[in-house]
Amino acid sequence: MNPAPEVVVQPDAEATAADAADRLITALAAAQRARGTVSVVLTGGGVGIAMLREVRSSDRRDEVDWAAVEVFWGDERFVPAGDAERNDAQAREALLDALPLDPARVHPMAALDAPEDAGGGDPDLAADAYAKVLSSAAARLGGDTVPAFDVLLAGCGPEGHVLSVFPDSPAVHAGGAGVVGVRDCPKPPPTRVSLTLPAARHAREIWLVATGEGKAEALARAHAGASEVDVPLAGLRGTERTLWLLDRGAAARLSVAD
Ligand SMILES: O=C1O[C@H](COP(=O)(O)O)[C@@H](O)[C@H](O)[C@H]1O
Repeated sequence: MNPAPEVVVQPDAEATAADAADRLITALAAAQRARGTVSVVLTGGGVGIAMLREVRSSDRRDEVDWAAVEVFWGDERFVPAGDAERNDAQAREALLDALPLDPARVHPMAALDAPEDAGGGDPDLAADAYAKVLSSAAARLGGDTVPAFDVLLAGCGPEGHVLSVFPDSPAVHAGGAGVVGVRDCPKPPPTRVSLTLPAARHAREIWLVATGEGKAEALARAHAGASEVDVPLAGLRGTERTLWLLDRGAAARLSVAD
């Protein structure tokens, strides 16, 4: 079993985003010293995007050689390219457009209006296309069909979803380390593409970043041993480290809360 979560609690959402950003710069710079090219899986969501803004404004930003960072997404809203709902559009606006990234190393999931042979029009096609992206990245970065990502960032919902894997949904029951199309998602937009939990578990480090009392119950249930079918965030554990970066509200029902 991958390691249980280490929990870090900050006073509020702003401090959580700033702490996560600082840790991300430290982790990517250290991984680059060890391995050269490194990989990060981004998340959407309020605090996930706030954290990227904090990286953008950090005076430590240039400690990372951004041209040697491979960027992936853990899930995506299946809407047209550039739509403000897309996790990649939000990430580009918050951070990526300000970095000297190598465009060939930035790997968004297909958009609804992409050509069909690139995964457009159907979330299952988009999932298949992303599985191929992951498989070819695994050959470069280490791993079999999914890379051993250096850091996978995730948010969570009040019902315990992570990525676009919702409780007792087809995505949480999907076997194997793959990518799935998600339909009838309870949180809008309803059509999405997501890594499965087994795929995410290929990451060396998984950081769950969550703020607000609305997330407290799901986090407490996961911490107390709920199944990943009931509370998907319980199934998100990295091979080397699992870190929960929370504010006081999100940690309110954990015994570790200060
Ligand atoms: O829909 C999504 O929501 C979660 C969490 O969002 P939040 O705004 O409640 O923090 C996010 O992690 C996921 O990537 C996204 O697609």
